[in-house]
This record gives sequence, structure tokens and C-alpha cells, in this order.
Amino acid sequence: MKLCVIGTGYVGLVSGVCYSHIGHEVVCVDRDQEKIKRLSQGEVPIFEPGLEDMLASNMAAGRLSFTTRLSDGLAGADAAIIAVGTPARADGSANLDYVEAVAKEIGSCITAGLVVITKSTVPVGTNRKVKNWIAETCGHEDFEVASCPEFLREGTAIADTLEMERAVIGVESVNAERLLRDLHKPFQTTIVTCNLETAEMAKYAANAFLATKISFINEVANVCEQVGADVTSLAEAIGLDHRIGRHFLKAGIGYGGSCFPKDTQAFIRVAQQAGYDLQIVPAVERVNAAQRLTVVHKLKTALGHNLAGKQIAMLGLAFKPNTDDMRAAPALDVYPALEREQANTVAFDPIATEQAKAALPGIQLANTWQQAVKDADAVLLLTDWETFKDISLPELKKLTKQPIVIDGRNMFDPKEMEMHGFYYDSVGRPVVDGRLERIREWEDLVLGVYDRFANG
Ligand SMILES: NC(=O)c1ccc[n+]([C@@H]2O[C@H](COP(=O)([O-])OP(=O)(O)OC[C@H]3O[C@@H](n4cnc5c(N)ncnc54)[C@H](O)[C@@H]3O)[C@@H](O)[C@H]2O)c1
Ligand SMILES: O=c1ccn([C@@H]2O[C@H](COP(=O)(O)OP(=O)(O)O[C@H]3O[C@H](CO)[C@@H](O)[C@H](O)[C@H]3O)[C@@H](O)[C@H]2O)c(=O)[nH]1
Repeated sequence: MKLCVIGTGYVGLVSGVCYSHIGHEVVCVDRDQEKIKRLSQGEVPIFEPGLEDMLASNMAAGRLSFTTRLSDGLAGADAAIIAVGTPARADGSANLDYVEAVAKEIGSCITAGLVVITKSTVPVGTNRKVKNWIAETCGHEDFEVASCPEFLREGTAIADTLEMERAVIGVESVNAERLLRDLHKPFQTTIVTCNLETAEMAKYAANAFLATKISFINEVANVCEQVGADVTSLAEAIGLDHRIGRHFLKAGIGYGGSCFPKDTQAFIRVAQQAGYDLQIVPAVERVNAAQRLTVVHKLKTALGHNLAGKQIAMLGLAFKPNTDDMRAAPALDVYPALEREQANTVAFDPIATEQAKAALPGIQLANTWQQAVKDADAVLLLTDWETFKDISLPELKKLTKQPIVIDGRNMFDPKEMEMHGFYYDSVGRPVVDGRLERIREWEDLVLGVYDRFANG
């Protein structure tokens, strides 16, 4: 099959590379000249594990190429796949300007019989708009539209594509259904065929449900803290029930990223426009907004309710590990909150350094975690990068001014932290104060010696 993928962001690029990997001839189009130049030289402009090697091998095999000219990409194509951004407008609704521009551009150079597939996350009714935008430009309807929402996650995008759990295809014709079934056959996945509206809604419903799970467990975590329960064991206990499922029950500082925050917002607007006021999703958002700042409260509790002049090491800036994406990352709320408290912050992220400089102007960045924690009054963990698991606790203790760790991702083992003499607060688990344990041990020792001495 000959495919033209439009937009070479996280979705378009990964999809294009994976389609070429399974044998299709793919031309990826982007209006960003710099991006296309780098891609044409085999350089991947985003951090996505495994993508660069896969891109290189498919380019070498002659199945994958890049261009800024849509007409070149569309020449002889069986399908055009729209994967441009749909960011949030100020009112939370999805901005369809990029989708509209692409649809009109397709209309200006369309060939008869083309199937135009929208992969971008779009509000209900958008695929019909795409059809109209194209038809208005080209003056005929000798083409078809289909909705094929994307469910990949950043950081595991290749596996999520090659081993996708399902494909949802919203179609209006047998021809479009056949093409999409053929396209997905090598993925050996379950295909749900439905109308355009259902496919569009399925994407918002999936993201809203996952976000709901996260806010739910975060609320449970907040109650756990009040009653001395441990949310990690609790999540395991409830997650083993298949009706609940163990995924997406990781308590922490709330969800971020380019999808959940914007898609929950857009879903609320979609429902409103349809005359329905969603009740659960706005609550999910409220919980998430508050959750992001819990670590700052925990920090204040640990440091005597005053952060002014305190040295805080922030470990992790990306919205989750294995990505350089800073979009709606919790750090974007936490860092300004620390600034407002007049704390001095030094941050370290293994990958998202350039993105952090752009997203958080003025932030002081370290080159290593050791540099970031040097002389810190407290360490704040915001992203659960694997590499942070390898941090040597004795080294951490030696480098910091005070052994205080606030873990927004429940990454460390409280027992170990206690054993190494840290004050350690995480999310939904009891606070441990190893410093006190050490003092108590010392007191016991002294009193024991005293008792023995006093009693002869
Ligand atoms: N990022 C994810 O993990 C993810 C997962 C599933 C779905 N989605 C959805 O997929 C869509 C794309 O997301 P993304 O994260 O890949 O976006 P992105 O911002 O990373 O990339 C979008 C790309 O489209 C290009 N573009 C914009 N207008 C164009 C035009 N007229 N012609 C050619 N190229 C154009 C931009 O230059 C950019 O490179 C969004 O709707 C998003 O909600 C994203
Ligand atoms: O138990 C969990 C799981 C995730 N998160 C957070 O939730 C956010 C989103 O994580 P994840 O879903 O792994 O990343 P995304 O790449 O944003 O992927 C989501 O958004 C994409 C864009 O729509 C969808 O395609 C994916 O299916 C959907 O998982 C991150 O901040 C995570 O730290 C938690 O706090 N607890």
C-alpha cells in the first residue's frame, strides 16, 4: 500500500515508521522544514526509544521518505493519514485549525479514490467536517473519509503500535473498511468497526476513563495518608480483581502529558455542545490539579513550613519517563510554586533538558543528579526515570545538606529510606523519619548504658 502520513510528531512519525516497517511505502509530510531536513538525514527530532534505528533501516530499504510538499506525498497514494496536532484552545475545546488546513490542502491536490484517515484526536463531527473541507476545495466527492484514532503512549510508542491491543476504525463505506482492515492485518489485532462518531468518541472516552482511574487512586491515596494505610499495597489488593485491573492505579503527582489534560477538557466541551454536562470528568480534573501540588505541601511540612532560601533539588521534569515531552508536565506547576515560596531550585532530567529550558525559562539545570542534589535541603522526585532507581542512598545522603526526600512517584522503598536515615514522604504511604529512628536508636543506646551503669 502507498501511504501519505501528514504530521511527523509523536504520532505521525511513529505510525509512518511502523507502517513502513510492515512493508508499506510511506511518505511522511510536515510543514516544518527543519524537521523534514533532519528526518531526511535519518535524525529523529523527538526522544522515542528505538525509533531512530527503525527509521534508518526503513529509509535504507527505500520504503520511507520525507517531504514538505503534500502533493508529492499524495501522488499515487492509496490513503492519506492526518496526524497533526489538535491542541486545546483557551476554552478547552480542541483547536482544529491544523486539521482544517491539512484537509483543504489535501483538497487542492487530491487524486480520485483516495481514503483520508484522521488519526489526530478530534471532537465528534470532525471527520464529517474534514469531508466537507476537502470537497469544498476540490469540488467533488470522489474520495472517502475514515476515523482511526491513535492509542499509543509516548515512550513505548513502537511496541504500542506493532503490538496494538485493538484498532478502532470509523467508516462509512465497505471500501474504506477494507483498506483499514488490510492496513492493520499485519498487527494481528482486534478491530472494532463502527461509525465515524463512535470512533471519535471512543478516543475521548478511553482517555477520560484512564484519567479517572488515576484521579481515583490519587484520592484514595490522600485518604490512606490520613488513616495510616499504604496505597501501593491497596492498589495491588484491588487491582487483582479483573473487573478493576491493576493498570493505571499508580498514585503520584497526577497525570500530565500532551493528551489526558487536553482530551479531558475537549471531552467536556464535546459533551456540552451536545447539551450534556459531564459530572465525573470535571471532578477528575479538579483532583488532578490539586494533586500536582501535594508534593509542595509535603516539602513545606518537612522543612518547617518555610521554603524561602531553601535549596531544593528537583529530579525529573518530563511528564513521565522515556520521553522528552514536557507538555502539561507536573513540573510546570511545581517549579513556579517553589519560585513563589522563594526556594532555590536546581533540577535534573536525563533527557528533557532542552524542552525544560524552553518550558521553564530561568530554571537552573544540573548535568547529573549528583550535581542537582549537592547541598540540597530536600530532594523532590517528580519523574520516575529508571535511572533514579539506581541512586545510591548513602551517596545521596552524603551529598545533600539534609536527608529529606519527597517522592512524588512512590519510587523508593520507605523501609530502605528509613534504614538509611532519611526523612521520606511519598504519596499515599506513611511518612518515615529515619533521622528520628537514628536518634531513638542512639537514645536507647545511651539510656541502656546509663541504666546498666546506674544499676551497677
Ligand atoms: N502524543 C501522543 O502520545 C498521542 C497519542 C495518541 C493521539 N495523539 C493525537 O495525535 C495528534 C498529533 O499529536 P502529536 O503529539 O504527534 O503532535 P505533535 O505536535 O508532536 O506533531 C504534530 C506535527 O504536525 C505538523 N503539522 C501541523 N500542521 C501541518 C500541516 N498543515 N501540514 C503538515 N504538517 C503539519 C507539525 O509541524 C508537527 O510536526 C493529536 O491530535 C494528539 O492528540 C497523540
Ligand atoms: O497509574 C498511572 C499511570 C499513568 N500516570 C500518569 O499519567 C500520565 C499519562 O501517562 P501515559 O498514559 O503512560 O502516557 P501518554 O503517552 O500520555 O498516553 C496516554 O495518552 C495518549 C494520547 O491520547 C493515548 O494514546 C494513550 O493511550 C494514553 O495512555 C503520565 O503523567 C503518568 O505519569 C499516573 O500518574 N499513574
